[in-house]
Amino acid sequence: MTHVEPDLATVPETVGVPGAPHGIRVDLGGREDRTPAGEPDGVIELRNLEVFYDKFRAVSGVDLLFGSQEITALIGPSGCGKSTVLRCLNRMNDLVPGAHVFGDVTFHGADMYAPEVDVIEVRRRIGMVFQKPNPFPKSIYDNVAYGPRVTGMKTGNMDDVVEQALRGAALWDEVKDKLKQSAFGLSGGQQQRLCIARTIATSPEVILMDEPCSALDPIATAKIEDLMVELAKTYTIIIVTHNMQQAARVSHRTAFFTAAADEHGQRTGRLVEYELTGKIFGNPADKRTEAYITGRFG
Ligand SMILES: Nc1ncnc2c1ncn2[C@@H]1O[C@H](COP(=O)(O)OP(=O)(O)OP(=O)(O)O)[C@@H](O)[C@H]1O
Repeated sequence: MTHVEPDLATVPETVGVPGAPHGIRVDLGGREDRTPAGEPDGVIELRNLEVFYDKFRAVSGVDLLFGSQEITALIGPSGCGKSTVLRCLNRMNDLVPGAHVFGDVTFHGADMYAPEVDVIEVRRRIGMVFQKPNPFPKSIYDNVAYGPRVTGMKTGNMDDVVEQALRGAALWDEVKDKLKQSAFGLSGGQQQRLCIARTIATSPEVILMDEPCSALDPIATAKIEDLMVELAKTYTIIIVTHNMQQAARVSHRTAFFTAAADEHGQRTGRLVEYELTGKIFGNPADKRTEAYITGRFG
């Protein structure tokens, strides 16, 4: 998997991380909306989350409260369970063979895994954007209209819905004259913004993003990062990223995970530290977090 690092020359107001061996520099603030007051409100809440793939315990003991209209970054070394946790937040793990989720996952205080819950409705309210842009083999217009059509949303004028979603994803000006053309004619970065437009067309409240920039070049990455900051004025965003500069630049809070082997050699992911992003990158409480963000481990 290729991870594209954005051009650090474009990063405003950076400071060096103490002890960083290679002079890692991260943005520790500069946007006024970076530091939310108080605790997260727990729009989605995890209590003692544990996930198995058949008999393999991938993640254990995760307690997390996510904040509305905040960007929360999930970071940690490969295999620590970030994507597994993310997929629990809109029941995407239901689609993964062998995956079993235990513990409490609530959305606005309601059990997301209760038998009466409509999973399609969960995924409409908690949308997801994936690592690789995955537009449907349809026109740009039909990609965006797809969700409202299949979920039977009462939308009024579909043209308006499509335009609003494309504007919301900062793509309208680039595609307004070719809405009937295939989505595959767009660049990778445009395709990813189209996928974001497709997600917001169904009026979600939360957008989950699983390494949304890892297949993009630095310019397309910067556009998506700007878009995330803009979207967080309306939506709650939870992002998995390998790119620590990205986590530091865009997120309000950061959860750091790691995976330690037990006596049987089984590596189970655990949450190490969850804090305001400035604290995680500036003054982490746990040695493992510090080692990871300074590049000494992971
Ligand atoms: N579908 C699956 N079946 C079996 N094991 C899985 C499956 N998906 C993930 N795992 C395992 O669960 C653990 C956590 O994987 P996950 O992909 O959630 O980690 P991650 O932190 O997102 O990793 P990466 O950063 O490499 O994407 C890993 O040991 C992985 O091999």
